[in-house]
Amino acid sequence: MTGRLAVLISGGGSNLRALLDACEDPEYGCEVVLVIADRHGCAGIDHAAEAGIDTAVLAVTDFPSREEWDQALASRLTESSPDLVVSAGFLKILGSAVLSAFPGLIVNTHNSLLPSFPGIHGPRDALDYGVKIAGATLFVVDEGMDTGQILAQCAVEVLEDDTEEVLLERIKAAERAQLVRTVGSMMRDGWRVEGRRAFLNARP
Ligand SMILES: Nc1nc2c(c(=O)[nH]1)N[C@@H](CN(C=O)c1ccc(C(=O)N[C@@H](CCC(=O)O)C(=O)O)cc1)CN2
Ligand SMILES: NCC(=O)N[C@@H]1O[C@H](COP(=O)([O-])[O-])[C@@H](O)[C@H]1O
Repeated sequence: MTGRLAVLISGGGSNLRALLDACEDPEYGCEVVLVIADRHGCAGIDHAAEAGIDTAVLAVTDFPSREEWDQALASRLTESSPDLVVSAGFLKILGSAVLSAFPGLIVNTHNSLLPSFPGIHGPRDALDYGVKIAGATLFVVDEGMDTGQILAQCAVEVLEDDTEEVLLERIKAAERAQLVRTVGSMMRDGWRVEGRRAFLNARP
């Protein structure tokens, strides 16, 4: 079975591109069936469309309410029947309509070692705090913000002369590799969650 991935983005989509590149290999066992952005003008949408992948832009401001946006996002995702929804640089908190449509089937990659430095400025916050080890986390999305069960983490050294931009790119390189490795494992070999803990190479 080829794992059907729906990917949510808000920007350039380097994580999306890494998944698309991995999907070129039939042994990887996945295909990206839908890419959705929360704002117009995302380069990642253009890249996906050029690759012939179904795309959509659902901006909150295009809807009468946040709840109606959330419902429209849930409906659009459901139309594509994904096996997994991958939030990769998606800068909107998903609401109950999306979460209930895909319980335990939404993952998010975040550029910090959660639970440290949640939110949208992970590398900056890590640098400002003065940590010596930063990194990235792939976790199961829940109703909280960056609070779901952790599927994978990778460590990245913080160097003394690092700027936010340099550290961000070093983290993102490790983050992309982790995302490709872990999503592929989940689709090929399964995973399970028990309370706060998540396990790869396992089935419920
Ligand atoms: N229900 C959840 N939805 C999402 C989660 C999550 O853990 N639970 N993770 C995010 C990704 N994320 C960090 O990894 C994150 C994204 C966005 C925000 C945020 O504050 N968003 C604001 C708007 C920000 C903007 O548009 O510039 C908002 O949603 O109003 C925090 C963390 C993906 N979704
Ligand atoms: N918490 C949300 C957040 O900060 N997400 C971060 O946005 C970047 C998206 O990069 P990309 O658009 O090149 O894939 C990634 O580094 C991801 O961790």
